[in-house]
Amino acid sequence: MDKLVVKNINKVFENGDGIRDISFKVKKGEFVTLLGPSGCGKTTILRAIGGFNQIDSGSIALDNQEIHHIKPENRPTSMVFQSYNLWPHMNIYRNLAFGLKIRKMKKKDMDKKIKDTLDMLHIRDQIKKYPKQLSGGQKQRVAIARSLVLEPSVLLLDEPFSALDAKIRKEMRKEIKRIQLETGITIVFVTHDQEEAMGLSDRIIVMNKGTIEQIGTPNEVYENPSTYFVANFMGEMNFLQVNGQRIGFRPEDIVIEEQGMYRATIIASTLVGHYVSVDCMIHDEKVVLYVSKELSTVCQKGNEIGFSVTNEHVYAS
Ligand SMILES: Nc1ncnc2c1ncn2[C@@H]1O[C@H](COP(=O)(O)OP(=O)(O)OP(=O)(O)O)[C@@H](O)[C@H]1O
Repeated sequence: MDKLVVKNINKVFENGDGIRDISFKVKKGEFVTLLGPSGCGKTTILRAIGGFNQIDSGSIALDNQEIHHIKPENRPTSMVFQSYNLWPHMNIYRNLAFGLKIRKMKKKDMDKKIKDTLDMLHIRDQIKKYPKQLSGGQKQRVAIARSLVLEPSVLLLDEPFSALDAKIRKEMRKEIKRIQLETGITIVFVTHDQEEAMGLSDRIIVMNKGTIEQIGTPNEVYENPSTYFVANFMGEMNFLQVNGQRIGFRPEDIVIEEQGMYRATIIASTLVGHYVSVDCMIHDEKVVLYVSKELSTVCQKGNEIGFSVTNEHVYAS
């Protein structure tokens, strides 16, 4: 079942930046990520869904109801901002209670809901603290709890872990995935980190310069990048100019064989754990090949090797 349907939305700012003709659907319980470089329009889309950006044209529907005319506070969505946006003068309990009071929830029900949500995020012991007394990771947990407590129809997460250090960031990724599996909530997530997108998402929407380049599962986007931009953006990809076409292939999608399609001269070879990363030149173009450790003697600097490509992509050059 489609939970969220974004149809042909446009939002162009006065300076000409913005998003153009954006359409995608998100199923109930799905984790969908908007991925792309800085400035490609990810946040603009998320803010449009949350109601913080008025769209110029197109429509946004949740559960078959158009929502793009509704004020953000009345939409059944909740957004977690990059900067947390916690209320500094309220303790954690009151930060979470705020939205529930507006909904006139009874005190007893509200207490239970807040405690259960803080339990889920492992921060119930922080309930009386104020935001400034919390670490970055704890603040992020409170911000997520404050959204979850409202039981939104869709949870919107804008680069929620960008301010956290690498270790906490990894922890929070696991947490958000666990929470999603536990609650079955539908999530639209924004990141420019392809590893984060690959690890968390059911589907990824790859964006570039205000438009969508490709929508697919992490595997589809990685194995079959449909445009040169996606091929270049997602993971490591070699490109060669062959007969006026641009051929792309991943360093791992090769076999070393004497009679292979390509001949290359090795310029460097580095053991990386269980495989060897081999830098080669094919005429004046550099490519990187990953080969198994057993072949390291063949793949020495200065040697000439033959190889074939097992998964090749062709793009217009
Ligand atoms: N209120 C605004 N007024 C003018 N231009 C804006 C406004 N908001 C965003 N933009 C521009 O629109 C483009 C898309 O911005 P957006 O914040 O959506 O990108 P993003 O992909 O989320 O980037 P980042 O990863 O850096 O947050 C950018 O060029 C940005 O400068």
